[in-house]
Amino acid sequence: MTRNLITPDPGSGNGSPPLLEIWNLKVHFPDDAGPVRAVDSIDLTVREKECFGIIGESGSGKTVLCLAILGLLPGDASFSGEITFKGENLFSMPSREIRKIRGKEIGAIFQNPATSLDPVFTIGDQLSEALSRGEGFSKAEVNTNLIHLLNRVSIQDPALRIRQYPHELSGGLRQRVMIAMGIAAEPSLIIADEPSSGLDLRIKRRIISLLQDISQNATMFIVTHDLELAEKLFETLAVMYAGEIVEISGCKEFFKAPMHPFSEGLLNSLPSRGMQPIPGSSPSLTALPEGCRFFPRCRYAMEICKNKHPELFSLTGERQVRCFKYA
Ligand SMILES: Nc1ncnc2c1ncn2[C@@H]1O[C@H](COP(=O)(O)OP(=O)(O)OP(=O)(O)O)[C@@H](O)[C@H]1O
Ligand code: NI
Repeated sequence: MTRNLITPDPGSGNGSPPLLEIWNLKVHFPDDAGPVRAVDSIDLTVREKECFGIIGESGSGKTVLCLAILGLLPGDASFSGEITFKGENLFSMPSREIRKIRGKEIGAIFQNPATSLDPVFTIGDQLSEALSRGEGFSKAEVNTNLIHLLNRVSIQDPALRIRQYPHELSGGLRQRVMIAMGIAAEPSLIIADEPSSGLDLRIKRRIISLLQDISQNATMFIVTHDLELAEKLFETLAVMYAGEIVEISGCKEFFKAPMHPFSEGLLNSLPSRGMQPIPGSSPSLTALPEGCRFFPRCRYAMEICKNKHPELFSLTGERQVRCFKYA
């Protein structure tokens, strides 16, 4: 698809140039029942210094989207479209180049520290590696940077911590080490997938304030189930449902008045807003309905929704909603 056919700039409109742009991204996995359409025709723009966030139900394609940006899709995934970072198409770069960009220019904070930290190396070794990536730092410089980095993520007693192995740390500390890994090389873009999952409330709040602090100087792309984190941190918010974006909005406007029926359902399922779960479940990604993917669960469903797939309709204030209510 040519670029000028795509609705431009679903970003926050903060006036900064785009850092990351995604054009008609599709990621499919093979399956006996047919291709699993994990990410389906996604377009989005993340601007410099913006905090862009994605929310959505489990299995809606959020992690696959992050992996695509990081060039870490599994070998059996087939993908098409374009992902440009600083104007360069990541999909047409040799894998050597992508590896260079990842870690140095694009940092990652993953969902599960248990699988992302290497159990056989100390925290100090792993962070030093992340710090010195591609740079010719001396050992003394790396050590100074290491202490500075641990201070930044509020890890007390750094001299002790750097000698420890991941299993010796509490969940909250490990999560802060993960964040330290992601920001070590001072990347201009940080991708974080569920940075606050599995933590108790007190630790979670500390992680949120740490991420707020980091977002002052970096562009963030964050995936979460945690609507408290979303509300506190995001500037622009996109909602995913069954592989596609169903709403893009400024974060404040979104929490004031969600527009897509699925978004409304998500917010109504919060304890503070009545705790009403959305009935039913999302469709199988191998057998997606012809019309609106949310149609079977939607309290506003109309005749047209059954057979016609809604596009993302642009509304005022750069808001976009994939629903015929707003056509
Ligand atoms: N390697 C794979 N092979 C086949 N299918 C996959 C693979 N990875 C992901 N999928 C499928 O792609 C879809 C999207 O998965 P993804 O992990 O992106 O969801 P998610 O939105 O991150 O969910 P969660 O909120 O639970 O983390 C799911 O149906 C999943 O089963
Ligand atoms: Ni996920």
